[in-house]
Amino acid sequence: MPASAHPGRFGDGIPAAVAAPDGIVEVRGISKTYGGGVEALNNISLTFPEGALTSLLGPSGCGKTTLLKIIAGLVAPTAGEILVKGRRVTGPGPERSFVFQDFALMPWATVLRNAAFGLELRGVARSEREAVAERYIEAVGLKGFEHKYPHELSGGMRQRVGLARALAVNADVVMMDEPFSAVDEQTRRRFQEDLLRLVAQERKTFLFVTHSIEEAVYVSNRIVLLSRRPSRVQRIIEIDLPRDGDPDRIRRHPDYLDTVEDIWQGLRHYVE
Ligand SMILES: Nc1ncnc2c1ncn2[C@@H]1O[C@H](COP(=O)(O)OP(=O)(O)OP(=O)(O)O)[C@@H](O)[C@H]1O
Repeated sequence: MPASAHPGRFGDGIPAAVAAPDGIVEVRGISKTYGGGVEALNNISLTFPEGALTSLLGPSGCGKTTLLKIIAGLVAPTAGEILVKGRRVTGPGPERSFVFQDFALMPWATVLRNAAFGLELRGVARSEREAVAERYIEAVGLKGFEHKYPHELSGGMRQRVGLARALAVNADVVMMDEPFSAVDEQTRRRFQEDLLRLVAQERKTFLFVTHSIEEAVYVSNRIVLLSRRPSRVQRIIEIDLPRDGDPDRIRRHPDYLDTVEDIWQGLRHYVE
């Protein structure tokens, strides 16, 4: 059993409600049935702790993106409510930002303008918003590319612009929907390392959706495992790996390897 893994079995009656006293995002009894009768989520209750990175992991199509979009206020639930810092979510809000799978950049705008766009929408003066955007462009490793356009960048670089934009608005909660799915394995590993650094530096709450067990274990403080659709919370795993020092050490750490294997054993029956 990996260090700090909560005991639990897949497909059994683990309670869906998980309380954490320091939760910044509370998901209360969320269900979602799409028009046409697709039941994506069934009575999900969860608390996301402040300042941590929590990943949502589960079988393909189980509703991970749906849950993230409901928390973002982009999709309305059929039942239940979301509280962020104690306030009920009724739509998108300044305390939450979202990094989309497809980057969602404006092709006609430079990296600088794209990264500053969230602040532009909020009416922040140009010099101020560009100063903030420049800081985050540097933080995501794109210094020197401020005046390039999205089509001049690789997919990985475009993704970094999306991340810089999400960080620049200084939201408390940053949501990322499979942000690294479109890049090659080497770039992906590099991003994962950068993300760990950003999580440590920024002290924001990150909600992360991924398909990859390895990625979830590598970047997360906590993993929420969802069942097959209609999704319920099957298990919460706290990850406590030594995240300072050589990033490759994490991938060789016995707890990392045990946790990856443990999660795989639980999920494998969904794909067999
Ligand atoms: N707008 C929609 N209308 C109808 N059904 C939808 C809509 N969006 C998603 N669904 C369905 O809801 C279910 C959950 O979708 P969702 O994208 O949330 O899952 P996911 O776990 O993020 O998937 P994946 O792992 O493949 O990215 C799927 O069956 C999907 O086809």
